[in-house]
Amino acid sequence: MQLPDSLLQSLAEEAGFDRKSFLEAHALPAPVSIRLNSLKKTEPPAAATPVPWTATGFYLPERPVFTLDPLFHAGAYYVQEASSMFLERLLTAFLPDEGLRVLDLCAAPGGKSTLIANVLPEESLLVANEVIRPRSGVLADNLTKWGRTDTFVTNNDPRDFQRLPGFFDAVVVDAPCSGSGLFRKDPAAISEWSDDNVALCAQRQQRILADIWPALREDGLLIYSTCSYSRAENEAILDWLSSHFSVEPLALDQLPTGVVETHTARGNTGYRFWPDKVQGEGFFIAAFRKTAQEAELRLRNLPKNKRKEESLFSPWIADVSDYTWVEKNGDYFLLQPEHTAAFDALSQHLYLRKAGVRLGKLAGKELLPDHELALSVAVNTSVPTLPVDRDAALRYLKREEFDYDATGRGWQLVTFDGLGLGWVKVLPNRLNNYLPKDWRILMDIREN
Ligand SMILES: C[S@@+](CC[C@H](N)C(=O)[O-])C[C@H]1O[C@@H](n2cnc3c(N)ncnc32)[C@H](O)[C@@H]1O
Repeated sequence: MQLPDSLLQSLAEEAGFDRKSFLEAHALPAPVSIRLNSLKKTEPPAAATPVPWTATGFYLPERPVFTLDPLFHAGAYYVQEASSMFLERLLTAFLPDEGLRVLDLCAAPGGKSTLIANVLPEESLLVANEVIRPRSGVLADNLTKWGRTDTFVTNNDPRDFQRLPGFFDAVVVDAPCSGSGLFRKDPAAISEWSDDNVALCAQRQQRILADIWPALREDGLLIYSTCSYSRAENEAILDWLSSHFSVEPLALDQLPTGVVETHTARGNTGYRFWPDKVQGEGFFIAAFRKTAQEAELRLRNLPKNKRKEESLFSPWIADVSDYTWVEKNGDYFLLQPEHTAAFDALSQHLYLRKAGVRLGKLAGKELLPDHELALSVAVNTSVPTLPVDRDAALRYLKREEFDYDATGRGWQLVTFDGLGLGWVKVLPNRLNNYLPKDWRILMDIREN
């Protein structure tokens, strides 16, 4: 792997950089790691070993074909590069206690969002945003698999969030960058790397931070990260931020072996991940507290939900009395009651792509359940299920015929290892597969 000479030269003075071992690490394959969805699965696969800086991350001894694992489709885990899981340490160290509104600003495909959702305190709301439209669809699908009721997805430019002054208690900016930290995973990116692109990325990173600044409340937590090694996109951005805005840098008391703390000219602190020092890819992360005053958006008082659909929804939703719902264009969305004012504000000011869990439509007195409900942790455990083995699960996910042993008729939740994959409707001598067409597996499931 021939790394850009200009990049290597620029790193010579960086804390923790060792040219020889850095180059040797680039001759090795990138480790494979997953993070478990704590609401769906708590047991790691056999032979997995823990990622040192997170409770739910594990290295796998080799890379399986994830598409052929029904648990991957059920949202039991997310395949995520290990270094970036360090975000969990900063969140658990610096997030306040409860009822937070947290924004993941540059969120697709959703690795950080699924992590943030796992560690948010009770009654919190995660807004995962992605500016590029098709990527926001992938983000929404990954969060649908994650199955939570406390996550929304928006598709907006960072400056649109200025309509929500002081709205968020924490903002994570996992910024678009020159990507040198991921060369091992994506060697094709090496030829696209240039000094000019690093400079362009740095300008864009500053613009994104300046645009999102008013949406963070006073005393709010700002986390900035990149998968670049370049100082211009890392320490220099921290110093640019602290010279333009009122922030207090935050530092951790203790670090896992191999993680390198870096200090900037203006007294800021960041954490660097080098692939020869940790089992993970290149990554940079830092945290700040906003010390400037900020105006705060006033949320509207909303009329109370009359809950007239409650008896129709209760067979489908576990503990229905804990939730509320809103109806938009015939679709019902399950929300936590404490999030309805935020839902109102976000749908008024932004393009809201996903909110809580889409339950489905009502046809008379019958709910036509949506795929989101099948993957949700809120689905009622007394919903009729159709448990399947791996082979049948893959055929279901490919929308092929499969052997089944159904009792009863009507809507049933196809489950693998106790986790929902999607709906079928069982008829007297066949069943209808309700897996949405664009969710189906495309690869050949037989050759593997
Ligand atoms: C490093 S990736 C995010 C990865 C994601 N946080 C994860 O962990 O899965 C950066 C994201 O920023 C988005 N992006 C690109 N230009 C942007 C801009 N001008 N403002 C905000 N986001 C942008 C990209 O589309 C990309 O999805």
